[in-house]
Amino acid sequence: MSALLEARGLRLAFGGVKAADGIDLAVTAGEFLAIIGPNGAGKTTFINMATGYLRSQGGQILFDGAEITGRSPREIVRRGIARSFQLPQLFSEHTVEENAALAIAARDGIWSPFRPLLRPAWREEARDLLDRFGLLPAAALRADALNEGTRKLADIAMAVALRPRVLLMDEPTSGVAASEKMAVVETLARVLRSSGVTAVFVEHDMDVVERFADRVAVWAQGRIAALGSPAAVLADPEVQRNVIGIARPARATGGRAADA
Ligand SMILES: Nc1ncnc2c1ncn2[C@@H]1O[C@H](COP(=O)(O)OP(=O)(O)OP(=O)(O)O)[C@@H](O)[C@H]1O
Repeated sequence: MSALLEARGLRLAFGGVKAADGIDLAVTAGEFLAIIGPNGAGKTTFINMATGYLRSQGGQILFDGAEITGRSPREIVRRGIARSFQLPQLFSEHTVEENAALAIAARDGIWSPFRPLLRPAWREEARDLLDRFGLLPAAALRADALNEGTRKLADIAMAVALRPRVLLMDEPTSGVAASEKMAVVETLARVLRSSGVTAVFVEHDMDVVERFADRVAVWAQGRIAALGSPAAVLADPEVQRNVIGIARPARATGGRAADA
């Protein structure tokens, strides 16, 4: 199957630190690909390069067959790649509905801080979007009053407002209470799958990876150390030792070992 988003030999060093040391990755249309790996492995750097926030020093990025290496974030969004950040980028003094409406207005390229009135059509689309994310009950709340799970969903809803074909999410569950995590991912997976959006997400919670990823890429020192199905990758002793051992204790037969 042909790749929708592809990295070929991507390289970027910060001084002596090789944050990307020849990344080759082909993301297939429709798939959910999880990126795992220890802190500092280069996961965020990859997202930053794929979305135009960092310029690679070598290699190429292709989207739908066209090279987008070195394009600006705005141009990359326009082509159909959106992202969310580890820390949600909401306008804290605005309501959830206003945040969604602002994202829609920005997508249409007609919102201006000098003409800040939101059009009824944007609000209508915003409410529709929030409904899909189960966020209507929070529509009138200010963004700074939300719990972390709702904040993350609202942030991702803003990215979805841009109508991307690929969405890259940097740790969509970080900071979300353990009791809320699965519901948050369940919701965002349902919305993305029903909209046909391809997802790439950095994740430290292996239960989330196991349940929602079609494939897993393991990052280590700026390289992809393993790539495959969650079952295969998470069972790899090297991955268990170097990545999962840090995030999750090994499982015992018939149940989870020492998860407390
Ligand atoms: N702007 C920058 N300037 C200098 N060094 C940087 C910069 N961005 C990242 N690095 C370094 O590049 C390496 C990869 O960082 P990156 O944030 O991509 O890792 P990560 O896998 O996303 O880590 P984490 O899981 O902690 O978010 C790290 O050693 C980091 O310190």
